[in-house]
Formats: sequence, structure tokens, C-alpha cells
Amino acid sequence: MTHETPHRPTPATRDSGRLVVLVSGTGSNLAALLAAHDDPAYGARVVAVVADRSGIRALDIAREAGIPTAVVSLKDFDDRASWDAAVTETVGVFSPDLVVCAGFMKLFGATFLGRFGGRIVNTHPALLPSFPGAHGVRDALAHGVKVTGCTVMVVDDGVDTGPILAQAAVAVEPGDDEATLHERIKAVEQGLLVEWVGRIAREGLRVEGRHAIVG
Ligand SMILES: Nc1nc2c(c(=O)[nH]1)N[C@@H](CN(C=O)c1ccc(C(=O)N[C@@H](CCC(=O)O)C(=O)O)cc1)CN2
Ligand SMILES: NCC(=O)N[C@@H]1O[C@H](COP(=O)([O-])[O-])[C@@H](O)[C@H]1O
Repeated sequence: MTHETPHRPTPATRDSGRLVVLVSGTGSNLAALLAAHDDPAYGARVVAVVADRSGIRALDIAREAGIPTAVVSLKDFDDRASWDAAVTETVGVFSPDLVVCAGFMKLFGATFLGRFGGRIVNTHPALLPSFPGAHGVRDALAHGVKVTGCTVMVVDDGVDTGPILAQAAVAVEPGDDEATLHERIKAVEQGLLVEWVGRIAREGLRVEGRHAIVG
């Protein structure tokens, strides 16, 4: 029996230099990408920043860097599918080679995944497959783990279930709360995200089953 999917994911090819970065929060990962992209050897440039809410620090960071921004809020749409179509159209205006979720707190639906699937990279503040979802740091602390970390992955139609590109470990210290632990994770994930986005832009990305292959 053959398995048919409605859309064949488009792989990110070599020289995948146009990045659209999706944000919802303070933008420390966006700032790290912006610090890297001025070097032509990096191989990628942030061409737009799209948020699901206004009034966030990440949008200020983008504007201060002269990067075009757009906001597509779920509350402005009748349903999730309409919002998903609008985000797809907005991101598509900027013709990205790669879409980077840098603290983007909304799940994509079929329209977005059909257009950009296979070239959406996400960073998550836990060692997947443990602690997926919107509260990875809080859930890891509540579970009592002694080591957690961050994961850079390719987004699929599950919640943080996509093929993993890279992971880094961070020790949980006695007395950590969600904020202190998340800050130490962010310090590590910024470097990891910048490294792997650059590698994908320079060398290309393809997905084979559970495996994301760069180069
Ligand atoms: N189809 C997918 N979309 C996205 C994924 C993914 O793996 N598959 N990753 C996210 C980012 N993400 C974690 O990395 C994530 C973001 C948000 C949620 C979530 O449950 N969001 C709730 C709202 C929660 C809140 O605002 O506090 C929601 O969307 O209703 C889970 C995982 C990028 N998109
Ligand atoms: N599930 C998605 C998720 O939790 N994403 C996390 O939000 C933070 C955003 O920080 P930033 O706005 O400072 O880059 C990052 O730690 C990122 O991994």
C-alpha cells in the first residue's frame, strides 16, 4: 500500500539564504540571528520578522535592525484555519528559503505546512522528545530532571515531533526556577540555532523519515 501525502515537502537547497523569522516573545534568538547575518560568510539573511502578537520586544529588535515586520494575530480571525492561511500568505510575501521559529508560540496547520513544510526550523527549550509543547522548561522542572536543554528541529504536523537537527544539554541547578533555568537554556540555544540555521543555508537540508540531514 502506498501512503499519499497531499503536499511533498520542499527541501531547503544550498544557498537557502532568505530567512523569515517567526516570534512571540523577547527575541533573544532573533537578536542572535541578526548578529550573525551581517557576515556574508554566514550565508543567510533575515528578510522579515512575523509575529502572532504586537507589543513584544522581538518586534522592537527587528525594527531597530531595519527588518520589515508583520503581525498576524489569531484574535483577528474567525477560526484557526483562516489565521493559518493568513500567516502563510504573509510569510510567503517575503519568499523565504527557510522559515525559522524563534520562540513562536502558535501551532501551524495544513496550509502553512503544505507551503513551507520541510524548510521550517524550530528551537525548543527542552531535550525532545521529552517535554514538548508551550511549557518545556516548566514541565522539565516539575518532573525533577537533573539535565535538560534545547533542541533545534524541523517542524512537522505534530507538536514538537519533527526530525531533530541538534541538541545541547543544560544542567538543572539546585534552587533553579523556570526563569533562571530558561535564561541558561537560552544562552546555549542561541548559539545552537545560529549554527544550524547557517549550516542549512550554506549546505541545504533534506528530511528522510525521522532524520534531518544537512549537507
Ligand atoms: N505544527 C507545528 N507547529 C509548530 C510547532 C510544531 O512542532 N508543529 N512548533 C512550534 C513551537 N512550539 C514549540 O516549540 C509550540 C508552540 C506552541 C504550542 C502550543 O501549544 N500553543 C498554544 C498556545 C499556548 C500559549 O500561547 O501559551 C496554541 O497554539 O494554541 C506548542 C508548541 C511552532 N509551531
Ligand atoms: N515551544 C516553543 C518555545 O517554548 N520556544 C522558546 O521560547 C523562547 C523564546 O525566547 P526568545 O523570544 O528570547 O528568543 C526560547 O527559549 C524558545 O526555545
